[in-house]
Amino acid sequence: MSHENPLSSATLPVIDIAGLRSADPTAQMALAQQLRDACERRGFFYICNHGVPPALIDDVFAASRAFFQQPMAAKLALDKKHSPCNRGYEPLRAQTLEAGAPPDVKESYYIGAEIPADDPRVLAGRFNTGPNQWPLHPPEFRPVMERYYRAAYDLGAWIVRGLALSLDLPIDHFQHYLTDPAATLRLLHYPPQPANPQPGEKGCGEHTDFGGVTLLLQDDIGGLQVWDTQAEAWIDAPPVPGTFVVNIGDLFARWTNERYVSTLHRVINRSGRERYSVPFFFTGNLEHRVECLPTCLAPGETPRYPAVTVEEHQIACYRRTYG
Ligand SMILES: O=C(O)CCC(=O)C(=O)O
Ligand SMILES: [Fe+2]
Repeated sequence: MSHENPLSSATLPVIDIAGLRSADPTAQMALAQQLRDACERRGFFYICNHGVPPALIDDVFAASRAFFQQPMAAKLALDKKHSPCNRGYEPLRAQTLEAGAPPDVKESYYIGAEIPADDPRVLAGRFNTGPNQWPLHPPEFRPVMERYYRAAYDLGAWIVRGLALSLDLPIDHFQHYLTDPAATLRLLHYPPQPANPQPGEKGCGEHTDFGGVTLLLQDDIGGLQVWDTQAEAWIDAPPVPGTFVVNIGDLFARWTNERYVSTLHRVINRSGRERYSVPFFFTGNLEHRVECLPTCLAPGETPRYPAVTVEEHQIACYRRTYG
C-alpha cells in the first residue's frame, strides 16, 4: 500500500487526563466523552497530565541513547535471537511493518514483564513470556526501564478503564484483560533517512499497532505521521513536550467492531539527525478472549472479526512482520 498524498494540516487533539484518576465520576465521564470522540475520529491523540514523572522519562531516553551508542558487538551480545521470548536487541532492517516495502530503518530493544524461566507460564511456552535480557551498560538501564515499565503499565491500565467508560461499560469491564499483562516496552532508534533511499524505504513502514493501546514517547525530532482516512492524507504527529501520543491498536478495533479505529501510521526521519522514541504496547492478558462488545453491535449488525485470544492475535501479528 502506498499513500503519497499531500500532508493534511489537521492536528490531533490533546486530552488532559487528570480527571480519569480523580475518582470523581463527573470528571471521569467528561473525559470518557473526549476519549470517545478522539477514538471514533482517528484513534490517535495526545495526553497531558498523565502522572508519569518527567525525570523518569528523561532517564529512559538517556539510558536508551547510551545503549544504542555502544559498538555493534556489545549490542549483538544481547540479540533478541538469543531469547525464546523476543526480548533484547534487534538490528536495523530486521522487521518489515509495511508489507511489500523494504525493511524498517530502525534498531530496537524489546523489554517485557520479568517472568522467571521456571514460571509455569514460561514452561508452558506462552508467547513472549519469560525473563528479559539486561545490558550491563549503561548500569542504570535495568532499574530505569523497570520503573518506567511499571509507570507505563499503570497509565495504560487507566486509559483502558477510560475506554471502558467511553464505550458505556463499567470502569472495570476489562479487569481480566488487565491482569498478567503481556505489555511490551520497546526502545527505538532511527538513523537519518538514507540519502538515496530504496523506493518505499522508511524508518517505520505504515502499519497499525497489534495490541490494545499504545503509549508513545518521542524525542524532539519529529517524523511520525498518521493516516487520516476521511481526508485521505497523512497528518504529522509532531513532538509535544510533556505528552504521550496514544493510539488505538487492533484489539480495540476488534472489540468495538471498528467503531474505534486502529489507524495506519509510519515514521520517516527526514531531520538529518538521530531520532529516539519509546512505544509501550499495552497488550494485556494473553488468555483473554477478544470478541465484539455488546455495546458495539447495533441490532442486525454482525461482528467483523471472529473471537480470538490475545495470544493468538499476537502470534499472527509477529509472524506477519518478521517474515
Ligand atoms: O517511533 C514512533 O514514533 C512510532 C513507532 C511505531 O509506530 C511502532 O513502533 O509501532
Ligand atoms: Fe506503531
